[in-house]
This record gives sequence, C-alpha cells and structure tokens, in this order.
Amino acid sequence: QNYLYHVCANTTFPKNSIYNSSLNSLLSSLSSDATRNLEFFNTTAGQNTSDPLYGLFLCRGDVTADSCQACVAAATKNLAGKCSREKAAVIWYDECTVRYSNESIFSTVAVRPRVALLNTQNITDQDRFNRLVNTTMTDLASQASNAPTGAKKFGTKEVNFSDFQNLYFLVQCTPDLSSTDCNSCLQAAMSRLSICCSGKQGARVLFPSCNVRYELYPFYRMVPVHTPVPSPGKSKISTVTIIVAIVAPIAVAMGLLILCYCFLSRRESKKFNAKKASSFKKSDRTVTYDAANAANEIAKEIATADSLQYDLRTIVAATNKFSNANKLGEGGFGEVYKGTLSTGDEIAVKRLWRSSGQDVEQFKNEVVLVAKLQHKNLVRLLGFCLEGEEKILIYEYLSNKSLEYFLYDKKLRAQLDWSKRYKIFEGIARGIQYLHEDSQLKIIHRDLKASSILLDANMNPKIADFSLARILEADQNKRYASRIVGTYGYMSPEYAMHGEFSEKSDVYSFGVLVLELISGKKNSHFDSESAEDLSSYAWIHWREGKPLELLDPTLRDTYSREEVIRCIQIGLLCVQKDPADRPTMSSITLMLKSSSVTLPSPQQPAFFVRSETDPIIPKMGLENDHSIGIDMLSSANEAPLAEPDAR
Ligand SMILES: Nc1ncnc2c1ncn2[C@@H]1O[C@H](COP(=O)(O)OP(=O)(O)OP(=O)(O)O)[C@@H](O)[C@H]1O
Repeated sequence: QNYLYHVCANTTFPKNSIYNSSLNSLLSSLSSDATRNLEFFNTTAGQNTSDPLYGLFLCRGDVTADSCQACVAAATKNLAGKCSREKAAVIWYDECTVRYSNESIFSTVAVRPRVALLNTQNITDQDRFNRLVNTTMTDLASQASNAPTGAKKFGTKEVNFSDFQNLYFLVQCTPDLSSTDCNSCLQAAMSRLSICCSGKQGARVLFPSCNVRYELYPFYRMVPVHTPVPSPGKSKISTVTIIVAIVAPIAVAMGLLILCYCFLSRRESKKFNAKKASSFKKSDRTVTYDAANAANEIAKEIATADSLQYDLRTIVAATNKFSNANKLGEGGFGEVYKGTLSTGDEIAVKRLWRSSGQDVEQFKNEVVLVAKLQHKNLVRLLGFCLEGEEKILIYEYLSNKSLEYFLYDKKLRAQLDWSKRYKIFEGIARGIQYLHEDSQLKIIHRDLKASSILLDANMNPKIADFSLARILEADQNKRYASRIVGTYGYMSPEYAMHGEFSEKSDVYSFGVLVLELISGKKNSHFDSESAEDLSSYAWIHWREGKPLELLDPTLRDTYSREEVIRCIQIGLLCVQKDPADRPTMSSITLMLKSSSVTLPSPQQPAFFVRSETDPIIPKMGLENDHSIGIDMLSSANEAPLAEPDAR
C-alpha cells in the first residue's frame, strides 16, 4: 500500500476518554466494512454519547475490492497509530482515503487540509500541455460529478499529447456529494493544480472530499481488466513527487524521478549562479527586483541536480585533501571542513558519514529542493558531491562559528551586547518564519539549538541544518537516526514524549534559545537550586516580578530594560506547555519588530512541574525513533482539520 500523507488535527482528547473507545470502534468498523466490497462507506461511532465520531473511507474508483480492503486496513491501522488522540484526521494512500472527525463530515465538501504532490520535471511545450490538462480535467470533472448522488463519482481518461507521449488523468469525489458539490470540489482542486504544478510532468491535488491527478504514465487500472499494466508504484517510469505545500497542511516526497546526470564541475554552476545574481541587479528590471525576488529567480534556475554538482577533485583541492588544518568540527552527520575554491570563494564542506542504502536519486532531488530555499537567515546549501563512497554537502561558509561557541565562553559572550542579541533573535525568527510559512516547501527544523545558529562576519544569524532531516531521512545509517530527532534541552514536551512535532515545536526551541541568550546559560547544563531548568528558572523570576534577575551579567548596561523584559516574555510564551498557546513564528517577528504589539501573559512553562506521571523521557529513549513522520507541515495560519469548512 502506497502511503502518501496524513494530517491529524491539533485538537486532542484525553487518554481513556469516551473518544478513545469511539475512535477504536470507528476505525475497526471502517476496516471491516471495507471487506464488504464497498468502494465508499461512512459510519458513526459513539452516537449515544456526547462525543460522536464520524468516519468514512473512499477507495480509488478503479481498484479491486481486495486492494480496497487492504488499503483501508492499512490506512485505519496507520491512523490509529499516528492520530490516536486527535479529534479529526485524514490519511491518503494511493488507493484509498480514510477520514474521521468529531464534526459531521457526510455530504459536505471539505477542501482542507489539502496536499499537492508533483513531479519536478517540466514538460516541454507548456502552453499546449496546460491547455490540454485544463480541458481534459474540466470534461472529466463534469462527467464524474454528473453521476447521481450515491453513485461512484470517478473518471479516468487517456489523451495523446505527442507522438510518443500519452497523458493519463483521474478525478474522483466521495459519492455522498451532490453533483454541484462534487464539481465545485473538483474545480477547486484543478485550480490548486494550476497554481502548484503548472507545466509539470505529473501532479495531483488531494482534498478530503475529492482529488485530481495526471501523469505521463498509466497509474490507474485500465480496461480491459485483463490487460496487464504496471501499477503506479512499480511503473518503470520513475517519477519523484514532491510535496508542495500550498497554503495548507502538506505532505512528503514520493516516488522516483527520471534524471540523467552528467558529472560536471560545480564550479561553473557556482559562477553561473553568482553571475545570475549580479545580472539581476544590472538588468532593466532592477527597479522591481528586490533581494528576495532575485533569490527566487536564482532558485528557479536550480532546476536539476546537475547545476548543483561539484566534482570530488574540486572539493579535495578546496579542502587541502580534507586536511586537519581545514577541519572546522564534527557533528552528528559528518565532518565539516573549510574550503577555498580556485575562485577564492570560501565554502563549508560537510563530509557525511558513509551512506547506507539511501537512493542516490532521492538524495539529489532533496538537495535540489533544499538548495531552492533561500533566505538571508538560512545557511545556503550550494551543492553536493557524490563520487564513489563520498557523500558531501557544500554550504556557504560562515566565519563567526555558531551561537553555541559564543554562549559557552564568557569572554566571547561579552562580545554579544544587547543589540547584537536582539538582532540575533530577529534574524532567527525571520529564518524560521520563512521555513514555516513563506517558503515553497514548508519545513519544520526539528533541531533548532545554539549550535545550529551560525554567525556571519557581521554577526548576522543564519540557521543551519534545516534540511538534513529531509535529505537524510531515507538513509539507513544508524548514526543519522540519533541525529534526525531533536536535541535534549531544546525539544518541546510533545515532541520529546510523543514524537509529535509541528511548527510549535520549533517555536518552543526558539523560546529556549531566547532564554539562553538573555541569561547566558545553557538549558542542557542548567544548574540552580531554585529550578530544574532554564525556563522554570525564568518563570519563577517572572512570576515574582523580578525578570531582570535572569540577565546575563556580561550584558552590563548595554541593554534596554523594556526590550529585555519583552524578550523574556516572548521566550516564556514560546516554552508554554500547550503548543496551541505558543505564538506562531510570524507573530513572534511582529512582537520583536513592534513594541506596540501587546503580548499575552505567559503560562507556566512545560517542564515546570515534574512528577511521576509527567516524566521527561530521557534522550536515550528517543534515539531509535527517527521515523517520526515528515518534516513539512502546514502553515500556522491554516485551518486545522477539525475546521476544514470554516473558511
Ligand atoms: N556553513 C558553515 N560555516 C562555518 N562553519 C560551519 C558551517 N557548518 C558547520 N560549521 C561548523 O562545523 C562544526 C560541525 O558542525 P555540524 O553542523 O556538523 O555539527 P554540530 O552542529 O556541532 O552538531 P550536530 O550535527 O550534532 O548538530 C561546528 O563547529 C560548526 O560551527
């Protein structure tokens, strides 16, 4: 069964509550009803209670009863594990969708949460292609939605695009929708498709109530049934599908992509990118191009892995054969060296631990995606090198090391006056906001900490390692497994204890960073008689009306009292126990930018009370748990699943 993505709503119910038993019986009833040769089924559990749950499954219109049954069984099992305490959830597989909610979901259109998956390869002759996609989809949508309510609302079509290329289309609604609702759902999906995936060789948009898809290869069972056709998962035509978040919860990279690689020296492409950047500045369009636009334009140029590939000879020469003198340090993913290219450009070379088993194409595709993420507060990924056993990532070089380096050393810390620290808060917040809300891919860092904040020559912060979990997720090397999860001391309680991460887990880590930078103390090495950790310590002083006692003495008189208090408040807001109480990253940047924004009062932080029933899971317990899902989720502004129709 080909799992695609799932979204759990962020409203949870208590353990052993009535919901719990309703959810279990709902999921098992869905699973057993799939054995009755049904393609669609909806049911309710806990009708007699105050908290009923509504659930449904929908199998792809062409799949056999056996496949449908197997898909629903896998999906319900997976949901039970992934969203066991959420009031609403949806899970998408290639061959089925399963949903439940504490609000009635029958016969209503839900277009949130939504997920778009696309093949990154562009098609040639885009205009004609887009027109063909549009007209075929529109036809199919109206045919499928015209089926009477209750009947299968499903359609597929094969259309000739060129002498040697056929396009395959599929649309489907849940049959409980009226024709009008089905059609409007499909229209909405098609318009998302044109936003996310125009000109791409394959794409799909998945809504809870309907979905649309097209590919250059057959991905559905075609009639006559006896004709053997490759199943989508086994198609010889490899495609990589990546998830593009549009404005909603989004999904994970899938499939395989055809790419022909020539091993070219990366130097040329670097020069090319540099030239590109300056040519934007020089062009007639200068007036309208700001830095962000220029970066976007450059990002567009990074279409394939070729343009990012360095050859090993270049890297060996740049790092003086990986000499010790060039070694900057070593982390959980590999050794890092400083390198100087023959152009004089300085680079940081991360020589990853020997790979085990990750698909090369997938690695390259992830690198391409991540290299496109460009923001002045993110360490830029310049490229990669894959030769023989070597697996190397190349980054821009930051000369002032990491924030951790400054935090641990009293003398260096004293160099960080208040205005520098404030600038660092702002920069980190902007960088994370970009990852969460503004970039094309929505990324949750999952491992924000002082050592992942690097500083440039002007002490501007740049977030590092925001991509490693993504790039190395599929690598079986056990050394990575322990690093892909977060770092103790910075992990939010829901992540540390239940493996649940979201933007709000990054917000939590940001809060810890803020408190560390204000106090000059490391949370993980916190030593005080009055509190067990830094946030509790900060909270105690806050509650007692003595927040300034938290202050790092090396700050002396460089600070603005008002700003410090405001930042402590922001830090405390971020480390609150309930993720929903923590602010979003965009509101944090606003709070930092404008002193006129009123801040809410913080609640007691997460780890303030430790008891037998609320233990902190030690780091060791987490080290094997690197399969905690996908690192891209919704923008914080999006409606959670429980309120999909609210807007
Ligand atoms: N782009 C860069 N420019 C300059 N120095 C860097 C760069 N990237 C990493 N370093 C330095 O290289 C060293 C190793 O970094 P790396 O990111 O591998 O490990 P870490 O962050 O210390 O640990 P972990 O991987 O466990 O999080 C650190 O001292 C870091 O500051």
